[in-house]
Amino acid sequence: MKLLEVAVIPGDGIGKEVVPAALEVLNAAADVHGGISFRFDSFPWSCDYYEQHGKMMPEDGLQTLQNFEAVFLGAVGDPARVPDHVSLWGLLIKIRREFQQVINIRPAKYFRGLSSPLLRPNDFDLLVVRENSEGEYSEIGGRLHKGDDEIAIQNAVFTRKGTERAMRYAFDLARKRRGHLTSATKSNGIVYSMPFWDEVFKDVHKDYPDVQTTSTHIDALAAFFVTKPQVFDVVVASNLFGDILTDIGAAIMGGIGIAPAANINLNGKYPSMFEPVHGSAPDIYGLGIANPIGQIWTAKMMLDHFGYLELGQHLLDVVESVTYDGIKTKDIGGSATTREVTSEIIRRLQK
Ligand SMILES: NC(=O)C1=CN([C@@H]2O[C@H](COP(=O)(O)OP(=O)(O)OC[C@H]3O[C@@H](n4cnc5c(N)ncnc54)[C@H](O)[C@@H]3O)[C@@H](O)[C@H]2O)C=CC1
Ligand SMILES: CC(=O)C(=O)O
Ligand SMILES: [K+]
Ligand SMILES: [Mn+2]
Repeated sequence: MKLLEVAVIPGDGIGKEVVPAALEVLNAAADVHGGISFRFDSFPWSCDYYEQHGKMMPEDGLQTLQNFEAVFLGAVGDPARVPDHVSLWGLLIKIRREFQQVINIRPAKYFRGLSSPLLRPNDFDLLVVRENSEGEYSEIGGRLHKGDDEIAIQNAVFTRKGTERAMRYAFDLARKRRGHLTSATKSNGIVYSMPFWDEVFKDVHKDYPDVQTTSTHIDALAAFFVTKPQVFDVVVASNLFGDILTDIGAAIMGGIGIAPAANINLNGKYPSMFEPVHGSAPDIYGLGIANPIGQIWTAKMMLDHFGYLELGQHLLDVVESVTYDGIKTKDIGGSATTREVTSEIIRRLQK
């Protein structure tokens, strides 16, 4: 029996509702598999924790997490109580950075049983590789003066190492999928970093002559995600572009509540972290109607990461069958609760 030790951080808002749902599903999946079991250690690090301790996690929080094989996280943020740049940078982005989770992979695909806002959604199945350690999300800059003369400067940082790393990861994935990679650029407007991004993309492509590529400006690309998502296989994007594109990817599936994500540590020195695309949804927290699918599909990505590809695929097929049969939460057109969707997924998984 293989024991998988996972650190769990439900975080804020609906993270506290969808994470327990996904853990139940993971336990059911482990039973179905027969050869694995999970040990979940839960940490209450969140905006509640911040109000009591003045920080989002204890000083030795990262050391604690380092002993686990993966981190399973819900969402961070409760903007009515703690400013987002304090809560996200104190927990979520801190873990991503310190654990060198330099890549964020976020799939989007046509999901049976969901009514996509696209009129006739073709059978799209794409995956965004988001650079997760630098780019537009960089702590370089500052604020100066007050009042009318106030200035804020925010620098975007693109290193050859970080850029190339994300691109190689994306080319490798494209090779394992349908052999096509799109690069999200904006070299017509952003004069230093994006021409550099394009150059690195061309350089790396030389090592992957079998992969077909396209470079598309982010504005047009955003529109194409809506008008013709079926043409995309793998898309590689900088930190901010990837963040925005993957909310669009979620929207064209039918809703942000189902979109999964994985923050990948490539060098094996630290655990990877699995957390869905959506945030803490304070507007629906406590109502019992949060869609658990994003978190459960994220659990499937964690199973893939552990090497249980078949079990992961089975879980996703089960989730899709439940959606297809109309057992859905309100955000995607149904009337079921978080509990009802979770129970039905577990029941079918056990069959
Ligand atoms: N990775 C993370 O932990 C992220 C955290 N956040 C944080 O979350 C808080 C809220 O941010 P928002 O911009 O409102 O984004 P959000 O993703 O929390 O919510 C956007 C909209 O989608 C809906 N929604 C999201 N997940 C859902 C689910 N599972 N089921 C049903 N409906 C769902 C919400 O009700 C809301 O109307 C902020 O503090 C923000 O910083 C936002 C995005 C990512
Ligand atoms: C913070 C955020 O929106 C994200 O990482 O997706
Ligand atoms: K999240
Ligand atoms: Mn986001």
